[in-house]
Parts: sequence; C-alpha cells; structure tokens
Amino acid sequence: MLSGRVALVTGAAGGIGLATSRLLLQSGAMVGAVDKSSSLKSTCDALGEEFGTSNIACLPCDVSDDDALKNVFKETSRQFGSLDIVINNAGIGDERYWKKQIKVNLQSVINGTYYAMELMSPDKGGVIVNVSSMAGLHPVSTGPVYSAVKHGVVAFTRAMKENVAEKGIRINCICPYFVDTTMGRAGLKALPEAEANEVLKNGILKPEFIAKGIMDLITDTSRNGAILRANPWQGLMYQRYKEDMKSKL
Ligand SMILES: NC(=O)c1ccc[n+]([C@@H]2O[C@H](COP(=O)([O-])OP(=O)(O)OC[C@H]3O[C@@H](n4cnc5c(N)ncnc54)[C@H](O)[C@@H]3O)[C@@H](O)[C@H]2O)c1
Ligand SMILES: CCCCC/C=C\C=C\[C@H](O)C/C=C\C/C=C\CCCC(=O)O
Repeated sequence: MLSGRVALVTGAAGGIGLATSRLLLQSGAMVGAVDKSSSLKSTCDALGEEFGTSNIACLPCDVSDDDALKNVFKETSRQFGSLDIVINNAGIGDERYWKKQIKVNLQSVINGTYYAMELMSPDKGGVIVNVSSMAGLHPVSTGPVYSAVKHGVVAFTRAMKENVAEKGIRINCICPYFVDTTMGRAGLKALPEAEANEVLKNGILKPEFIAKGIMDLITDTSRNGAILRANPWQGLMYQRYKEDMKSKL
C-alpha cells in the first residue's frame, strides 16, 4: 500500500511511535526512526531483521533540539531519496518539567511540520500526522500544561491545512485517550485513585489501535486538517467543527 514511500517517525523507540513504525514497514514504507532513547538502536536492529535493514534508518535525536531535528529530517530524505510521510509523535507528560513539555510536545511538532514542508515533493502528495491527545480536546486539571500544548497541536494542525495544501501536502492529527505504553501507564499512576479507576473503567487503548488510526489519516486522501479522536467508547471518530464560524470571527 505504501511501497516506495518514505516516512519519518519521532518517538519511534517505543509505544505509539514503535507500533506506527512497524505498521508503516509492514505496508511497504521505508522509515527514518527518530528517538532520544538509548533503546533506539536495538529497536531499529530488530525492525531491520524483520523488514530489511535497508528499509530503516536509525536516527538518534532529541526533538527539542531544533537543529538536530532538522538534520534527521534531511538525513531521512538523503538516505531514502525523498520524504513523503511525517509522524510528529514524540512526547512527554510530566508537569514538573512543563517548559520542556512545551518544547517536546509543541515546538517539535511545529518544527517537524515546517521541515516536512521544505523537504516533501509537491508532486507526490506528502502527509503529516501530529499526535495530540484527548487532553488536547478537553481541559485536564491533572495535566494543565500537557492539556494546553496538546490543544496547541490540534489548533496548529487545523490552522495549517490551507498552508500545506498549497504545497500538495495534507496535515492531520490524532487525539488518543489513555494508551498502554510507558507514558500512559505513568500518567495513569499519577492520577488520584478515583480518576484512575474511572480511566480503567473506560478502558485503555493498545498502541496498535492508534497506529491504525494514524494509517487511516495517512491513506485517506480526502482528509486534510482532520482531527481523529481515539477512545474506548467511540473507537476512531472524527471531531466535528462548525467551520462556518470562520466568517463570524
Ligand atoms: N500513552 C498515552 O496514554 C497517550 C495518550 C494520548 C496521547 N499520547 C501521545 O502519544 C505520543 C507518544 O506517546 P507514547 O504513549 O507512545 O509514549 P512512550 O513514552 O511510550 O513513547 C514516547 C517515545 O518518545 C521518545 N521521546 C520522548 N521525548 C523525546 C525527545 N525529546 N526527543 C526524542 N524522543 C523523545 C521516548 O524516548 C519514547 O521512545 C506522545 O505525544 C503522547 O503525548 C499518549
Ligand atoms: C492527563 C494528565 C497528563 C499526564 C500525561 C501522561 C499521560 C497522558 C496520557 C494521555 O495523553 C491522556 C489522555 C487523555 C486524558 C483525558 C482525560 C483524563 C482525565 C481522567 C479521567 O478520565 O477522569
């Protein structure tokens, strides 16, 4: 389905980023795997064994470093000959380091979008998918900065849809509820007991389910500026907006 396409995934060493990288490779894409974790190399080695070492580039990088991030975008395009798909996924969720959250969860998404726009070819129909959260659609008092920056990712994605379309590119966003990853489990643990029980009652998603939603946003060429909710009670459901409000601003 994505044979010959070149993807870059941030936060590819674990969780949603790893599940998405696997699905991209299974679909025939080549993947530039970006992460700051020391486990990135062993993850890439395992993916290389399964899908072929020539289909994966292991690119250690802290996405909050603007220049380092730009370099891994260029390197992916250089190694594989183009850049068609970008998944701005890397994220953290710790309110003690809220300034870092702004850099990792929002600044890197904005940078990643602009770098993608520079490198993607207008003829090939590139696509960018930004990973937000249900906390980017509803205020969450246990993570106010996390919630604010994730709202920023949703707003940025929606605001960019015409800008990217001018270059033959699409941009979309996914908003998951709690997912069974290192970050999701830590987030759940940090919640007050009653809220954690509420989350457990609602259900925890698997990272493969989010990867499938991301794949829908990549392959459905009718989607640009789309916000896809992912939660256990609605499954994958597009967020609806009153677009006509624009004329009343
Ligand atoms: N897990 C959840 O419950 C959940 C729910 C909604 C949204 N999300 C979002 O999904 C995305 C992925 O989260 P996850 O649950 O897979 O988390 P995870 O912790 O399992 O994986 C995140 C990956 O990003 C990497 N990373 C973190 N900071 C980085 C940086 N500065 N530079 C490069 N790599 C960095 C980590 O090393 C890790 O491999 C995040 O943006 C998160 O906010 C997660
Ligand atoms: C949510 C607090 C920030 C901590 C970040 C850690 C993990 C993040 C996981 C997800 O992005 C959270 C997704 C949705 C949060 C929505 C509601 C949480 C409120 C808990 C409840 O349902 O009572």
